[in-house]
Amino acid sequence: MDSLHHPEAKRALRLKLRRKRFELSKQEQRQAARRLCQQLKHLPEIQRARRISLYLPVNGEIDPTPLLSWFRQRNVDVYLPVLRPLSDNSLWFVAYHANTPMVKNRFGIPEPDTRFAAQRRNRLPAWALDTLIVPLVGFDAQANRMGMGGGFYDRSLAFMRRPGPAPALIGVAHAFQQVESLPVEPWDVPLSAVVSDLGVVRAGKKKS
Ligand SMILES: Nc1nc2c(c(=O)[nH]1)N(C=O)[C@@H](CNc1ccc(C(=O)N[C@@H](CCC(=O)O)C(=O)O)cc1)CN2
Ligand SMILES: Nc1ncnc2c1ncn2[C@@H]1O[C@H](COP(=O)(O)OP(=O)(O)OP(=O)(O)O)[C@@H](O)[C@H]1O
Repeated sequence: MDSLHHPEAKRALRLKLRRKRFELSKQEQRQAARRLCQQLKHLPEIQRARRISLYLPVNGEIDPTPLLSWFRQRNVDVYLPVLRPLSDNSLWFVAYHANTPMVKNRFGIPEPDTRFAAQRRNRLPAWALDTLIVPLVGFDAQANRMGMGGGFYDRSLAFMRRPGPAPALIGVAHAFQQVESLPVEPWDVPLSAVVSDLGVVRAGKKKS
């Protein structure tokens, strides 16, 4: 949809989708999270991952954290995105376990604190992850994505444009965050798939 290339239209759509997910009840959120995680557990990119990142949901984002206990049982190492200090909108991926000291970042999202995150042994470069679970604001049937608009994931994943290790990127969202079509921006790094509470959309596939 060409009109969505206009920043104003994109902003309006982002606000609309964010408001809609913010209005879900606790019960709707719980059900969506359960259904999402059921789908994720069957995905090859999740099943084979030994090092994976997810996010702690805020403001109605669909909740991937019911997977944490499943990952722990399987000895999967779990990482969280952390706003990289003194950088323009890029992320670190920092180990998340029972003893990780947490603080809220400037967006109110809990993340490992700076001292912990600053230690090299506690974090991984994004290319060393097997799979990233990426929060979305919107997506379409081709698995194109719209995020919060900060470009955090796109900047942190820019290495994927070059040859070398390439983690699987799994976007997640509520099913109602699917829209007819989204513009692909030059800096957009393509997802492998988007998983919602109601199903899986694969990149490079038309909806049948
Ligand atoms: N749960 C979660 N964690 C995440 C992300 C996410 O989308 N969800 N991110 C994915 O990138 C990164 C953080 N990116 C963010 C980008 C913009 C805003 C945001 O709320 N922007 C407000 C302005 C707030 C302000 O300036 O104080 C806005 O647009 O209204 C939040 C997070 C890393 N961690
Ligand atoms: N690799 C990059 N290098 C420099 N700037 C970038 C890069 N990727 C994205 N940006 C910038 O980030 C801004 C946000 O991009 P966009 O609106 O596509 O965010 P988004 O994909 O929705 O957000 P997010 O990646 O945080 O989920 C754009 O202005 C874009 O110019």
